[in-house]
Amino acid sequence: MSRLFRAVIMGPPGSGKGTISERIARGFGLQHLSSGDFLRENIASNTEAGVLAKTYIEKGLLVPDHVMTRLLLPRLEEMTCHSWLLDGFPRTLAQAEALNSSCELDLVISLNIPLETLKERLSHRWIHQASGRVYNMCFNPPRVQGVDDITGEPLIQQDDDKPEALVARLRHYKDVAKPVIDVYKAKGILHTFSDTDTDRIWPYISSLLSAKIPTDIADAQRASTH
Ligand SMILES: Nc1ncnc2c1ncn2[C@@H]1O[C@H](COP(=O)(O)OP(=O)(O)OP(=O)(O)O)[C@@H](O)[C@H]1O
Ligand SMILES: Nc1nc2c(ncn2[C@@H]2O[C@H](COP(=O)(O)O)[C@@H](O)[C@H]2O)c(=O)[nH]1
Repeated sequence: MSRLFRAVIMGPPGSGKGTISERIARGFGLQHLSSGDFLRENIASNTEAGVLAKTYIEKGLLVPDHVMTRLLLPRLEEMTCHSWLLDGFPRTLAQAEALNSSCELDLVISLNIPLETLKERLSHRWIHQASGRVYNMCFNPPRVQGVDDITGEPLIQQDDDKPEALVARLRHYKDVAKPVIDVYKAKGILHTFSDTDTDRIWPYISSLLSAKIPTDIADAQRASTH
């Protein structure tokens, strides 16, 4: 069995994490594991962790580290046959230390996007809450305004995507993400990308992954996803 490739993508709200994660999953066959999607699944299934997580998410707070690690690490340890890209975890140093004690990462992508760009993007972000599918009226609009392409259900805008909430979210992101970024920089696996346009960043990320993901792993992943 070929070795697995394990990567993480980090970035502030609206940085394009979800957008780029989907392109990486499609282009390189990595399993896209979104902590937000995983939490939404647990909330929808009314699990004990989901009920607890919901009380934090509704207040715009991060879910406690021990809840996140207890939820995610067993899921990652089960993935012995598929390379993956983790999106939205780790967000704190405690989460990074728990992840690092559980598995070795090959690469961390960090998106460093200007505040004004984040504000602009989030002001046009619409979400299908049940699936986590993300749209943007300027960048990737739904086929029919206001409804999800797959289910036809209404789209919503998150309260904490509003400009007045973003500055606080961004400050908190920078505070908790900096020690995580420092850990991966020290490990020599951090790659940072800065631009105002995801389509301009994507070719560089794609080239990096083409260089970093061994051909046998990429071929095996693509074969297993088709
Ligand atoms: N690793 C994590 N640790 C703690 N809380 C988390 C984590 N991942 C997600 N959450 C909680 O779940 C919520 C939804 O996560 P999700 O990534 O979908 O949204 P988000 O962080 O607002 O995304 P974006 O960065 O695109 O705005 C977060 O706002 C946060 O409250
Ligand atoms: N106008 C642009 N919007 C973009 C770009 N890349 C992503 N997006 C949209 O912004 C939000 C945040 O992205 P996410 O992947 O972090 O959720 C979302 O609505 C995307 O559709 C871009 O280059 N220009």
